[in-house]
Amino acid sequence: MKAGFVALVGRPNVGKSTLLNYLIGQKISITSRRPQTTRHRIRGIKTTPEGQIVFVDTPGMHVSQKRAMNRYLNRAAASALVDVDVIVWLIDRPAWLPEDEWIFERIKSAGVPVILAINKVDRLEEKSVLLPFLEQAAARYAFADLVPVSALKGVNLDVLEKKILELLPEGDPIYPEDQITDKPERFFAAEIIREKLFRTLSEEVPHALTVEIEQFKVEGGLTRINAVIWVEREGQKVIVIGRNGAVLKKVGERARRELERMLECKVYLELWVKVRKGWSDDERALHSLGYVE
Ligand SMILES: Nc1nc2c(ncn2[C@@H]2O[C@H](COP(=O)(O)OP(=O)(O)OP(=O)(O)O)[C@@H](O)[C@H]2O)c(=O)[nH]1
Repeated sequence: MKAGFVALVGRPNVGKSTLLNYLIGQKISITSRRPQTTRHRIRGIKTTPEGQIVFVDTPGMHVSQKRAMNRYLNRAAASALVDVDVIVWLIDRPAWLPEDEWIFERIKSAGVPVILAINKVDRLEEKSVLLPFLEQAAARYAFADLVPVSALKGVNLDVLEKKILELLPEGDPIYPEDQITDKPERFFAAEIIREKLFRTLSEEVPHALTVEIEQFKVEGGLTRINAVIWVEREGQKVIVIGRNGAVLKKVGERARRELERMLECKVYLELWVKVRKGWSDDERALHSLGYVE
């Protein structure tokens, strides 16, 4: 059997989490239309008769290092490149953007085979642009492979998976065969709430919030979850709560429904919104809120 680790890396919003969820066949990484939705390194484990692939989803890499959160996201993405067997570098159009150059330098120095996957081909009106781009990219670097895919529609993902397996070393499974992720349910509870906030709120507010689980308690057929939504300013708290609590209620209902599906039991979810000034630009606050590599 084959077994090994595969890092999914790329700019924010190129579709890394969507790809991971499709390959695993279950949602383990939250997604949204906004860049920088993924904040943690998440392992997704796929075991088939041919082998076990441990995918590592990473936050999007970006040049800006100004804020502590940005530095943390880049560190988390870069550390995923250490000790992997294969890198899948995802881009979302047949073009090599200036930001890709910066990522490419980091990928190259990892010294492992790199598959360049061009995602979102379902959006391409002119498919003829693909071939010249693939030729150009192949001329720039000895990629192990170049694969056009659509993570959303599942196009060519079987091909991508097959190529990955070919590149993995021989070995016994790293995780038990029925395990699909390395994160506990408590982690997913926070992530699901954060996803609903990302999808419900507009403008910059989603980036200024984080979710902390204060209680996760299983009581017979019921799971009791108390969570705090931390924001940076009073004004953001007002937005998250909404008029007469309407926004928070909507987020709570959506999150609870998904949590009940995931946990296969009734969920009692209590959400509080609190202000912690400037938490996302404060290394110590980030650490205490779970942003630890
Ligand atoms: N049309 C199309 N949209 C896609 C495809 N893959 C992902 N998307 C969309 O692109 C957006 C970003 O997807 P994510 O999976 O959250 O991207 P990510 O790379 O994990 O983003 P970060 O969290 O910023 O690192 C979402 O709205 C997805 O639905 C695709 O193959 N085709």
